[in-house]
Amino acid sequence: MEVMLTVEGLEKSFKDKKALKGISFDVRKGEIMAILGPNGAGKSTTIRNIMGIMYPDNGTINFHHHNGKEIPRNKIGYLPEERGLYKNVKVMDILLYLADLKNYPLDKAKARVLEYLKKFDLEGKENVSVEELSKGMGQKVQFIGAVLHEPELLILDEPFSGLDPVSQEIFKDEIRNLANKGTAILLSSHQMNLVEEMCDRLFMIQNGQKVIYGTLDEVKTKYANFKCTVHGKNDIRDLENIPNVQRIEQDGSATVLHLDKDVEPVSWLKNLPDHLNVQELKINRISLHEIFVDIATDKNLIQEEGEVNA
Ligand SMILES: Nc1ncnc2c1ncn2[C@@H]1O[C@H](COP(=O)(O)OP(=O)(O)OP(=O)(O)O)[C@@H](O)[C@H]1O
Repeated sequence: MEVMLTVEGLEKSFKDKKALKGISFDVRKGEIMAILGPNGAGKSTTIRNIMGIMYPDNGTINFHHHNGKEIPRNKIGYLPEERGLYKNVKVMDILLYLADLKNYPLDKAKARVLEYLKKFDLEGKENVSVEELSKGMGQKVQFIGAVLHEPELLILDEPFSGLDPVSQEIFKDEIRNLANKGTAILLSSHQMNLVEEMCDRLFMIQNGQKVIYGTLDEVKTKYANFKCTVHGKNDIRDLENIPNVQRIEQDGSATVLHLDKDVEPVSWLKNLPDHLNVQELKINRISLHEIFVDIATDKNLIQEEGEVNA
């Protein structure tokens, strides 16, 4: 896949706080790439550097064979984390204004606004003033503003926050649709289930540094060990000596045994004690959400495994 955006060795400090400590990744045509990390990890700082809202202390950003200030930002669409549109302006007017800023033809923009309003359940709202819209409606309008000019790279910072489940589905469909048409998408989100559903690759940062970078499949194979959940009244001491168990969590009558990497679940099951009280038993791989929590809370994954490198 053709590389659209390359970020190389990005460093950024705020006074004596080093927010980015050498961030490198790329985003390719037609893919959805997630940028993940706990609060304060450096996601928005990375995005703001790409957008030229601030400039890095060190490192390069390359888009369309252009660097830094030369980057043609009219080929980029951006939904910032901070939402906000001019309040006293009609929906159509603000969207045409945004399209004009990107040098996009206004007749084409007008037709696309009407198309998008229909797609986003906002048909007939083109002459409504922005201040009359609900928060979610405003977010949809801002999303339209980010994609109206047919950008080749679309950067979405927390696009799903504050949306109801129906609106989330609409956004998901449209983001997938844009990727299928070739748009390179960089998406920051804390909703791991959506990331897991949608993204091709992911880049996870913590304290301004890369901790994971790879395809969803690579990350899952490397980090998503099996876990065995047993429902039934059991004494944790009976389970402590079972081989290949990394750690045990107990919550009421549910016991979760986190297994070592590369454990073959069928043969491992034979190690369970005969007297185990089993009302229900499930074996599955841990989710991206659990991988994220393990990393963010400094559990054992990263220290043991190092990194996945794409
Ligand atoms: N303008 C600024 N001045 C000083 N420090 C800043 C500034 N912007 C960000 N930081 C610091 O840089 C670090 C990274 O912040 P950033 O906003 O990039 O994190 P984030 O991963 O986007 O977090 P969140 O998920 O909470 O939005 C944090 O420690 C933050 O306090």
